Amino acid sequence: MKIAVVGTGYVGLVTGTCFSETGIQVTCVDIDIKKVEKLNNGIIPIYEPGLDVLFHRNVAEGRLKFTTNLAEGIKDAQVIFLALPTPPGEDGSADLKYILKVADDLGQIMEEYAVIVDKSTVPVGTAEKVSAAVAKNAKVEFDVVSNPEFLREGVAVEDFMKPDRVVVGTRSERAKKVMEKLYAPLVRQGNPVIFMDERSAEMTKYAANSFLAMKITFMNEIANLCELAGADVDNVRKGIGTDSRIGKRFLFAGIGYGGSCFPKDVQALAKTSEEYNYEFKVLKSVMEVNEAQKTKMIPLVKKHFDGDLTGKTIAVWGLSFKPYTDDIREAPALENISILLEQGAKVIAYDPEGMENVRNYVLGNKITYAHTPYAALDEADALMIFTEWPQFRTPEFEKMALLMKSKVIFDGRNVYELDQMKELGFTYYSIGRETVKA
Ligand SMILES: NC(=O)C1=CN([C@@H]2O[C@H](COP(=O)(O)OP(=O)(O)OC[C@H]3O[C@@H](n4cnc5c(N)ncnc54)[C@H](O)[C@@H]3O)[C@@H](O)[C@H]2O)C=CC1
Ligand SMILES: O=C(O)[C@H]1O[C@H](OP(=O)(O)OP(=O)(O)OC[C@H]2O[C@@H](n3ccc(=O)[nH]c3=O)[C@H](O)[C@@H]2O)[C@H](O)[C@@H](O)[C@@H]1O
Repeated sequence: MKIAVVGTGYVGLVTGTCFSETGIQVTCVDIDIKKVEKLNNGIIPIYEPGLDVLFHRNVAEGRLKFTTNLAEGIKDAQVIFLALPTPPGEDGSADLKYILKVADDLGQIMEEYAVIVDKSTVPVGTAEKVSAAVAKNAKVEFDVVSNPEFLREGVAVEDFMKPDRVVVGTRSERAKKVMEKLYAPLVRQGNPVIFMDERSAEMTKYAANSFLAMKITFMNEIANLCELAGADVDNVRKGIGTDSRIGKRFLFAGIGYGGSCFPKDVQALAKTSEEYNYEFKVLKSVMEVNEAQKTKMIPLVKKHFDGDLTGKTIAVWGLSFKPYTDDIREAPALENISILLEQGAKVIAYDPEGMENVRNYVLGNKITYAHTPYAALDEADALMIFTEWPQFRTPEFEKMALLMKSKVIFDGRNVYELDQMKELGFTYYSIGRETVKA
């Protein structure tokens, strides 16, 4: 079997690499010449644990190829994945221009039947739009299938190779058979391929992301209430997470969700609701609460320093939107750092993978980048933690205390135990828990 993956960003690269690992011949297509050049030279443009081994093996064995030429890429492909960006348009709805442009091109160049798969996150009705765009010039038969992707960055390879489920939206028996064959090696663990119509599959993706964003947001609100009522959100999490109807995962309170998907997808689903004249009240609250949550530590920082951050040195641990990724899209750290800078503070940051992206694309030399977590603490008036990278979990606290000007931590991810902080004599602010004063 041969497949093509159009769009070699995060999802495209993982999709292409993982399918090549199952023995399929894969060609990935991207318009970004520099990216394709890098990939052809064995350089992976993203940080994703475990991807490099699969990538190099399949490239070396000739199953994984990269090109900028769409016609060359889709030649003989039975399945053409569209893993293209769907960023928010000006009104918050998903912008389909990349998808529809490629659909248009495919209509003109396809030479034989293929299944075109929407892998990107796209609103209800997109499969029909893609179908119409391809059909305008198509000389051959084709099917358009919705196959949303549920992988998480940082554990993308595992999520892709061992999916909880695969959702495929199609009403074509021919396309169904092709998709069944393609996914057979990945669902051997007994997890299902769930077939449904295209619109339901498209809605499933937004419902999943919005539900998870809502679950996190609910816990963030519980955390805010815990702070006022003198309860501890970590205890509450354990207390409710053990109920199997609720589940243990995605209950961690913090400084809000970020990343390339939750923020844009919640917004896009709200927009879809608007288009159908339906007021999706929960979604509106989720967006509003998350926006406020992201910067909720700033007033605490200001209050701690008597309202004046001028000349204060703030160390920052964690820039990426979550651990195990260099992705900084919608990372809560960035908004917080901008405010700290506006208020006259000096910021020294450390992140194991995200610093290059922040330096190159967002903050340049407005902040200082440290080579180690400890180097960021030198003469710091306080430390702020935005990402729970494992190396921040058990640092040498004595060394931290010696380096810092004052032993103050603002922890947006509840990385440390309160008792530990009390014992060590740190002033410790966290989310939904008691503040520890030294
Ligand atoms: N990043 C993630 O973890 C997940 C993303 N998704 C969805 O998957 C889609 C893609 O997301 P990412 O991979 O993060 O995007 P990305 O922005 O990392 O990559 C998109 C790629 O498409 C390329 N491209 C744009 N126009 C093209 C064209 N005409 N021909 C060929 N290539 C073209 C770009 O150069 C870029 O390399 C989005 O809809 C996203 O919501 C879904 C699940 C997980
Ligand atoms: O559509 C997508 O792109 C993907 O979006 C999310 O994956 P991802 O954004 O990679 O990361 P998550 O692990 O879901 O975390 C998202 C954000 O929520 C935050 N989060 C997560 C879990 C939690 O308990 N608390 C919490 O604040 C994280 O810090 C992060 O900022 C979904 O989990 C994937 O299933 C989906 O495929």
